[in-house]
Amino acid sequence: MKSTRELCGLFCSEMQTLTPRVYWAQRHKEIYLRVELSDVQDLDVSIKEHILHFTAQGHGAKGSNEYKFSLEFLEPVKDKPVFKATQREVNITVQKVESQWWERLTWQLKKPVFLAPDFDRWLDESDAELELKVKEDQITKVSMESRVPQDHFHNLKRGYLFMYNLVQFLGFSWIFVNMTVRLFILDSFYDTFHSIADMMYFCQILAVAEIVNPAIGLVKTGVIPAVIQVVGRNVILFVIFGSLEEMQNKAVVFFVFYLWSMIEIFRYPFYMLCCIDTEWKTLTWLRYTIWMPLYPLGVLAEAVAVVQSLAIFNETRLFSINLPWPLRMSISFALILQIYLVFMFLGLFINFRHLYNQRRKRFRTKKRKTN
Ligand SMILES: CCCCCCCCCCCCC/C=C/C(=O)SCCNC(=O)CCNC(=O)[C@H](O)C(C)(C)COP(=O)(O)OP(=O)(O)OC[C@H]1O[C@@H](n2cnc3c(N)ncnc32)[C@H](O)[C@@H]1OP(=O)(O)O
Repeated sequence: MKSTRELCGLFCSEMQTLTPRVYWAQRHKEIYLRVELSDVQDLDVSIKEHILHFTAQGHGAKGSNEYKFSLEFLEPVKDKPVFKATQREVNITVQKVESQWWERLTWQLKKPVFLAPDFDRWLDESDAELELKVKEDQITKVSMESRVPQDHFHNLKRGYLFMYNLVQFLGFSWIFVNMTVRLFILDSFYDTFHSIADMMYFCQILAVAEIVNPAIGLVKTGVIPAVIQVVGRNVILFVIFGSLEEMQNKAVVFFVFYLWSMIEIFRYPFYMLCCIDTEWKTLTWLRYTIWMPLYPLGVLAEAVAVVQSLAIFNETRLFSINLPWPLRMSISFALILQIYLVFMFLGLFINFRHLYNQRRKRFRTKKRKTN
């Protein structure tokens, strides 16, 4: 009968120390080692003076045994290897001290017999450089993104703009449909003002937000074009039509209101889609094209309204300014309106150029994006 110590002696002498198969690959900054050993136990990987020492119990080419190897690296490495045993192998990553490409792995010229290239991870120098560049670019991108301050009110702003555009769209759609029905079915053309004015007042007062929005940075567009647009329309609506009853039954009211609403039933839904990062190409095209005939026609209709109102202002002296002594003069509002007429065409020119640039910018970026 053999004692336990004798049995252990017998068993242990059968467990000779062997070398596992090791595969390697490199990048500029690190070395990857893959040790072909399964069911690993008692794993120990360490680096001392740039020599890697590996010991483990495991199942390799020679069955279950203790496996060992050492590798003296060609160049200095950091002495903290990262290793992980899976069921089939042990993966080790070693950091190089200097980021550079090594011509071989080991200090000794002759390659150890147990060492072979890991073709699954193998890259030549130029490919590794490319990989490194991609990684660095990704890191730069992530760090730049994290540096951009987060806008905590983003959704609130979007929600507000969406609602604003929706209300305007509904308002101008109501005006457009109402006027179309009245024109074609009821044959009513001259009472536009009485049936539409309240809704138009509402929409145009609300449109003051279009000056505020860019002014406080809610939308990225110029304040001046918005001021020209809103002030220009409101002068016509409140001063010319609103204050002169004689103007309210004129045909020009129909043309002005119809042209305004025609443009807005495309512009506001376009903005609504922008708020939810959606694009409908036909709508974008309409928003950036339909103003070409409609803007000059609109301003022309407004100019006709101003010209028609001149005689009424002269006659009624409404809004005339009486200058105090010693001038003792009265400036007719009609004179101010004549000066305003010049500004109207200047405004038309500024906004036409602005819209033309917006159109070019929009379609140029789109083209580039699709290329
Ligand atoms: C000191 C005062 C002096 C006053 C002098 C008065 C003289 C005035 C005389 C002129 C009279 C003109 C009166 C008007 C007449 C008419 O309306 S005639 C009818 C035809 N009218 C039109 O065609 C004009 C329509 N109006 C507009 O297009 C605009 O109001 C505009 C300001 C002239 C131009 O719009 P703008 O916002 O600058 O361009 P966009 O490309 O559309 O937008 C830029 C970006 O901003 C985003 N955005 C803008 N608004 C909103 C919004 N409400 N909601 C969400 N997003 C918005 C838009 O999406 C764009 O963003 P990007 O897509 O990322 O580029």
